[in-house]
Amino acid sequence: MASAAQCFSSYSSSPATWALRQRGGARVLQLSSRRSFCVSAAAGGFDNQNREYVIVGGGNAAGYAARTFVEHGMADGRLCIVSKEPVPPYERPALTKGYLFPLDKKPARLPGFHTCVGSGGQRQTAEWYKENGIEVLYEDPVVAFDGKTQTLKTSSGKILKYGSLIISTGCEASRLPEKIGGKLPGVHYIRDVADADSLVSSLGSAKKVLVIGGGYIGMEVAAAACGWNLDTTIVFPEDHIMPRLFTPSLAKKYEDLYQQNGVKFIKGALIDKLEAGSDGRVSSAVLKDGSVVEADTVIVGIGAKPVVGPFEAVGVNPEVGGIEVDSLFRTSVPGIFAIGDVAAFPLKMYNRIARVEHVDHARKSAHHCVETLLTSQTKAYDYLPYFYSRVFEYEGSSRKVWWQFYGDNVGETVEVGNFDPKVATFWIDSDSRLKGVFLESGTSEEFSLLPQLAKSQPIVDKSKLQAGASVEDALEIARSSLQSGASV
Ligand SMILES: Cc1cc2nc3c(=O)[nH]c(=O)nc-3n(C[C@H](O)[C@H](O)[C@H](O)COP(=O)(O)OP(=O)(O)OC[C@H]3O[C@@H](n4cnc5c(N)ncnc54)[C@H](O)[C@@H]3O)c2cc1C
Ligand SMILES: NC(=O)c1ccc[n+]([C@@H]2O[C@H](COP(=O)([O-])OP(=O)(O)OC[C@H]3O[C@@H](n4cnc5c(N)ncnc54)[C@H](O)[C@@H]3O)[C@@H](O)[C@H]2O)c1
Ligand SMILES: O=C1O[C@H]([C@@H](O)CO)C(O)=C1O
Repeated sequence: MASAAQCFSSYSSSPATWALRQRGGARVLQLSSRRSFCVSAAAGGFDNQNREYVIVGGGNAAGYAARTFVEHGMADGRLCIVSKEPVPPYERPALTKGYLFPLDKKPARLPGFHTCVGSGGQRQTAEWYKENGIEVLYEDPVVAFDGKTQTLKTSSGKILKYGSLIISTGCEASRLPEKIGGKLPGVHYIRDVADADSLVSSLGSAKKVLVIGGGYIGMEVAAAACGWNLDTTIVFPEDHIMPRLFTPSLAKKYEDLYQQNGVKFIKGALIDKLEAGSDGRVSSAVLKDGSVVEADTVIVGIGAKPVVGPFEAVGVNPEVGGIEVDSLFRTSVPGIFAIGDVAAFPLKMYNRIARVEHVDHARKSAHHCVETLLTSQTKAYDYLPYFYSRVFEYEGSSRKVWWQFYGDNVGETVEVGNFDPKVATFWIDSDSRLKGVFLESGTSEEFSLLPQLAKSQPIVDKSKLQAGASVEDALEIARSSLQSGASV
């Protein structure tokens, strides 16, 4: 009888066979893996080492990938997820939204927001993984990888041999150096539930909160701190919040709202050091200009870095970081894929390599990759960038805000609306093509127009858009330019 080990040695065939499989496309891969599964099943199931499909990372993308494996009937006894976290995949966006609601305002908690509820799908609890025959190794991160022998080593010392491997290790929060106080008690970073729990426990007794960074985390956490009625200051090096996406004029509208909620802004400033009080906990931040901001709770949101270790040998993109993949999420190593935040992929519609650190891409890349792996699909991933946020959502807030952006924020901008409550920004290139569109407080019908616009890139008349007195008018003008047919 063939042993499971033999099964995998026949699977890890010569580079020439692999190349043939790659050329022949995904179906060949699928057949090979099915064969290897049958042999190992005949040998009495997987032994302690061999796994047919292994996903490393148990985050957002992994949860959606697992769902696609199940949809194809290819999970049961074949799929293993190796996770650093103690819980099954969840919708990470909740951590700086519902999770940070004040304790008396029904904050979100697990198991409420396991994937795939964020996109209206099933809530995949630990039982769901068990029922579907998916092995999940919790709190046991992969620490070493050997592509030649197709093995992974976990921190507890497990050796896992894989048939196909999906890397979905996501990002980690960038940190302030320890020598300037980046690790002091009371200094928080937010990437996972443990981080959010630690922040919630600090907020419970906080008086003065300092948020460092004016990006997504900064905006969402500063708004959350308002919900706890805390004295909140936000500091960042740029001239306005959300510099990666917002125009100065758009940013001003949001900054005004934060100020009305009592948030103080310190712009154009960098942190020199964080200092501890006599109890060892952070007590203040010293800025580069020498000024001092008192704070007992500091939240650092200064960006994120793709987690490529221990997979560097698979191929890291030098420009955008992350594991480089093709339009089917295949890395340069046959049988190894990368998805989600960590994947540097061809952003087809803009003809560039990109990493996208947002949940919509995590979900869609996971689905596309697994479809490629399990079916004969060879359709290139053609992603339309989509970002969103929601803040001041807690019950009792004087004004909830929610926005969506689709496309590319390049070219000139036209802004319409006064934030009462709507505002829209259109990005238009030198050929008058609409490249990107932002909308605050839209209806679901209005929001559903945005991807159509950003995808088709219709030619629009800037002066007409501007003349449209209301957001509704401007959207209607953009919609009619879609129908006029001058789109890409
Ligand atoms: C607080 C927060 C709020 C966000 N809000 C939004 C939002 O509102 N909208 C939006 O579009 N996007 C949002 N994002 C971004 C979105 O959550 C990410 O794009 C998405 O989670 C990416 O999915 P992923 O699976 O690639 O990575 P992750 O979800 O980060 O999952 C990666 C997983 O891999 C694990 N891991 C890492 N290394 C190893 C290893 N060696 N072995 C095993 N496991 C490992 C990690 O612990 C983690 O569990 C938010 C992100 C954060 C942090
Ligand atoms: N709604 C969403 O899509 C959402 C929400 C939360 C988090 N996220 C994701 O989580 C990750 C982390 O978010 P983030 O807000 O930390 O990153 P970000 O890139 O959005 O913002 C980083 C901000 O940090 C500031 N900054 C950079 N270096 C600094 C320094 N040395 N000192 C002080 N400030 C500095 C800048 O103001 C910059 O805007 C990203 O991948 C992001 O996409 C997304
Ligand atoms: O995509 C998301 O998922 C979570 C939540 O909806 C899950 O319940 C959240 O806050 C998002 O923005």
